[in-house]
Amino acid sequence: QNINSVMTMSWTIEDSTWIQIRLQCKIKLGYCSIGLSSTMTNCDMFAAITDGKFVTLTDYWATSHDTPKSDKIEGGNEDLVYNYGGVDSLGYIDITFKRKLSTGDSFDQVINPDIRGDICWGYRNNRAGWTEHSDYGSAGFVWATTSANAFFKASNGSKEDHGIAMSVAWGALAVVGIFVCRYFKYTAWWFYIHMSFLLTASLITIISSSQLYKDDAYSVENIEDDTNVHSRLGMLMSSLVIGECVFGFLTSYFKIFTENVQVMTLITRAHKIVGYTLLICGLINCWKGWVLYGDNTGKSLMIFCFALTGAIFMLFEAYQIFVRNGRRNPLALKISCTENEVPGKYKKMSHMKAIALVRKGKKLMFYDDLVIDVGHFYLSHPGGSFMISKCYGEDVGKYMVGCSSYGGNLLPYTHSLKAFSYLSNLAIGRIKYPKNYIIPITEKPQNLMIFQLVFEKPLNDHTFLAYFKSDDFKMANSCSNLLWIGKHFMVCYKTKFHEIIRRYYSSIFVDINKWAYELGILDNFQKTEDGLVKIIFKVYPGGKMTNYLNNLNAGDKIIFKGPLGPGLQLKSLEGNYLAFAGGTGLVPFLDLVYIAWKNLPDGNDFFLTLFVSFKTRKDGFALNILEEMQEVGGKWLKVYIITDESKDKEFLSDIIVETMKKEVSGAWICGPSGYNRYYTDFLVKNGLEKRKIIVM
Ligand SMILES: Cc1cc2nc3c(=O)[nH]c(=O)nc-3n(C[C@H](O)[C@H](O)[C@H](O)COP(=O)(O)OP(=O)(O)OC[C@H]3O[C@@H](n4cnc5c(N)ncnc54)[C@H](O)[C@@H]3O)c2cc1C
Repeated sequence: QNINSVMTMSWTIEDSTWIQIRLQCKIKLGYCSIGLSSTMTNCDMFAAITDGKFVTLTDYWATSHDTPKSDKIEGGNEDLVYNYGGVDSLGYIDITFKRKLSTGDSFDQVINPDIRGDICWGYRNNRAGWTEHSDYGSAGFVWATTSANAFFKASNGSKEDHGIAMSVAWGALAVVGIFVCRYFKYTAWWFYIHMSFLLTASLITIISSSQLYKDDAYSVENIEDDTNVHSRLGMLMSSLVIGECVFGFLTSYFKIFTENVQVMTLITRAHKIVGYTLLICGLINCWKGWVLYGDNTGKSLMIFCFALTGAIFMLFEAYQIFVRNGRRNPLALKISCTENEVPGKYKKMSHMKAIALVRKGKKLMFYDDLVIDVGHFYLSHPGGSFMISKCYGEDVGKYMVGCSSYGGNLLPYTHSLKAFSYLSNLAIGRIKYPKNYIIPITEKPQNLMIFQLVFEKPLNDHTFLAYFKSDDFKMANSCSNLLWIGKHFMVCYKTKFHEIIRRYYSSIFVDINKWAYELGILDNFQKTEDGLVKIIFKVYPGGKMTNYLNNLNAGDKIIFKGPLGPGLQLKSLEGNYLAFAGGTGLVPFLDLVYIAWKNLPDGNDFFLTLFVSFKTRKDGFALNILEEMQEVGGKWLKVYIITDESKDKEFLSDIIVETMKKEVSGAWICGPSGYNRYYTDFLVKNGLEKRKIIVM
């Protein structure tokens, strides 16, 4: 077998024990050697060293790319048996020797005839002794017993190419791809970088590895342990990357085209676990590969890569935790109800302007007083793009803090601090608190208003009207601007385990006791001082905020932020409106009915159909007021009170459809998430344009 232009090797398998080898090298001063593995790492070698007169034959064991020591020095035996030859007539090496196929020496590899394996070689011309080779190489090789079984395929640098390709794939592309997905989900570009980089890394892995497997189709007994581990890990990775690409596409498919949150969550988790497994395996295997190949530059680059990857991930993780999630982030401060106002870095906007943009097709949402642009965030939201696309124009604070969820089926989900940190990147504008709604007495910020409970009045077994006052703020005594109707406050407190509980409560101007008195339902009412903030809340078993509120004593303090939210967005008392109130969702409509009663000029074309749902009549509140209002304001108001006991319940759908026969100017829906989604879908299905619906 010609190995290269200098070296030729021929052999005869004499019997089941011995092999005779003839080594011819066009070398007059120097050496030529053959190794029984693909690289010098843990490689059995034989070398013929010539000084021009004599040829010395030695059995070596190489552990690395350093000068190998003889088997004898390593503690083994010299197993090469000189037959004949040495320096030929031209002065070149031509030596024949034999050895056992299996010598039993731990510093010799077994020669398995007719099974595919590797050899490597090296030689040095024109310098005496056992010094560094001037040329070297490796090949897939068979110690064939017949010419039909002969096989020789020089690697021609394919292993080095493989090493470079895999290092680029796993040391650079995969690291960047995973990194952008972990820390830049709020950007428009992360998805494209993630997908293209990781797809490229996967393709490189599959193509480069299969190329090598094709070259190296030899059996396990012919492979060194380290090479075997490297190769099996590579095989595992080649199959995992295919699965990972499938998971990646399925994740995107389920996120974009379905609403199946359970499957989406499962596949996303699988995609994440397999992704990180692949990255770790990839980096380890690149390192192993360079060690096997014995390339110091490759090894150094891998160490640099490990260190850089580790440092960058740690740095960004620390930045995310301590700066973006943590105490130094003004937005997080605001969210966690600690200190300071958000700096004026966002453009000033109004709900009206933002909603007009939504109606023109802009993908905007509100989070408390921020306007956020989610135009590209649909690909990033782990719960699926439908959760974003169905909520344009809504205030999503309720979903973020975990007091509401999409539709009726899903449990509320408290978003992580990391998710909150994205809001500052997605924000494009900030909405000012409406002027004179809350009147400041001191200079304190409205995102951290400390109020104390004055008293609480039960409206039924579980629903209470609570009055709060503050030394720093007063609430306007009456609703002097229609745009104020339906706004809410964020109320928050810190548990003793430092968990921050944030919930939203509709603010209410009208005092329902005074109203009942005005309608003649009550004989008297308890007058309250001016400037109090009122909320109506229902206590839920296990409810974190409502039980906390219910256990407050007069004088106990709690934080309010607001007023927030687009509210009803009613500019004038004109038009035909539908309102759907589920449970305490009735609160914003109480103000509307009261204001219309007090302020509606005669002859104004305003009509409100109010559907109020409670489980039973006992669970309701202000129902007698609404029934009385129906009598008083029959020209502009129709109230349907729907409970499990009411007869209207069965015909409700028909009643709504009937009401929709007259052109509807707008519909408001305010209730639990399942209720909100049900009525939104119902109205859209029955022909009302989505843009006319406001989900509170
Ligand atoms: C814009 C807005 C305005 C709101 N206005 C009011 C208001 O004026 N008055 C008011 O009482 N609430 C209002 N809410 C709801 C309020 O924010 C809380 O979600 C509610 O008070 C429960 O809080 P919690 O911490 O006590 O219960 P959580 O600790 O959040 O929940 C505990 C358990 O209570 C039950 N639960 C919670 N909420 C509901 C629900 N709506 N229906 C059925 N079961 C439930 C569930 O079993 C839940 O597992 C409003 C919400 C929003 C988004």
